[in-house]
Amino acid sequence: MAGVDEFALIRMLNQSGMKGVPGPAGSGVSVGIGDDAAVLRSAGGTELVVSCDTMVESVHFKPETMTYRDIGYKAMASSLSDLAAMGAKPRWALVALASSRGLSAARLGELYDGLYACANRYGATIVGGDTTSSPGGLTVTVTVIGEAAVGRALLRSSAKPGDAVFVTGPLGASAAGLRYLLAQGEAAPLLEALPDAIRPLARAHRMPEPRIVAGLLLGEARTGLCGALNDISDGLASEAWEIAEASDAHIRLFGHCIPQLDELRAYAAETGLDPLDLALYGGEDYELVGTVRADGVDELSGIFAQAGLRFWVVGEVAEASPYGSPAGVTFIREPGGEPVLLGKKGYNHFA
Ligand SMILES: Nc1ncnc2c1ncn2[C@@H]1O[C@H](COP(=O)(O)OP(=O)(O)OP(=O)(O)O)[C@@H](O)[C@H]1O
Ligand SMILES: Cc1ncc(C[n+]2csc(CCOP(=O)(O)O)c2C)c(N)n1
Ligand SMILES: [Mg+2]
Ligand SMILES: [Mg+2]
Ligand SMILES: [Mg+2]
Repeated sequence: MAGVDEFALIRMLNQSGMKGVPGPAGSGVSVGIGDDAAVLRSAGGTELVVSCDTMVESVHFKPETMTYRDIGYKAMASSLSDLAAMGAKPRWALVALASSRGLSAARLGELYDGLYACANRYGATIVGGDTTSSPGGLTVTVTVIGEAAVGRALLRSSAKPGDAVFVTGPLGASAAGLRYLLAQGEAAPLLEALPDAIRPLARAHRMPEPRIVAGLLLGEARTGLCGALNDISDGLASEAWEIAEASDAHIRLFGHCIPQLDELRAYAAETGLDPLDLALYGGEDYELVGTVRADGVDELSGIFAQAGLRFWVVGEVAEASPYGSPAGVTFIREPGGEPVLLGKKGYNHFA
């Protein structure tokens, strides 16, 4: 690292300094960054909800697709998205960084700007991490810790026959943004410099927003209103299969109900891509997919509307599978169309 050693770097990157002191009131931090570990206070009546996700250079990002600020923002957002998918409230985060020696402190500063922007936006305090050198590219792992009322975390395994299946936002835009940016083959320009028709696609890829408020509303709604919940990192097909298998249920998805941005439809038409393919198999949308009791759809719409949010019903949990085995996902492209067994595919690191 040109001009800065490991310890100076940690000091530079961390807003709270290196004193291991308590965090601001309400942050629950008894000992923050600067000691051997953080010491945290959780609220009474809650359970801790913990998850981590990793972003690896060349796998999750390239210079053509993301700025360093984007990498930081998305690393935090994709980890927080798993808390949203549990209906949990974000509290704390830890950041593990493996950086090639050639990467400047300024670039890592940009990465941290993105990490802090996202963490601050969703109420997570960064309380520690780890910093190492890497012989290859950059790797960022964000561990997040949230809270949910005891017994109220939302699971993949709670879908029931008769439930409606919903998503919290348009799908496929991130995959389209990725394709556009890779095809340009230049260092990722700032979002503002991109054509209007492309900016929402690139933003969806580079700065996804974890659906924290939606997850909290679902977690706090009356018991049983929300069934299963998952977030969409690997594509709707893969996440719906995860719910179906965990719940031992059969899900039917309706292609024409899947929300998609106009900009995605236009980009797909221009490039010969199938926008539904991008929604089903592209991934990195970080919207939520879940199930709601069929007689609770209006109630949930009201709860969402009060928070300025909405959701889209994209399917149902069937009473019985047409394929014998109960767990699975079928897909109907158009109203009245033939149901087909949906491929259990999406982004898979080792396929
Ligand atoms: N190397 C590992 N060791 C132990 N548990 C793991 C490991 N990798 C994943 N898991 C666990 O497996 C489960 C599924 O993890 P997975 O990463 O597939 O889910 P996800 O984070 O929602 O998806 P994605 O990583 O695609 O965003 C989680 O409970 C996770 O903690
Ligand atoms: C340069 C580049 N090539 C391909 C992709 C696509 N991609 C990578 S990981 C992933 C799934 C989510 O990750 P994980 O399962 O690890 O949470 C997807 C869709 C990308 N983002 N950048
Ligand atoms: Mg994961
Ligand atoms: Mg997930
Ligand atoms: Mg994955």
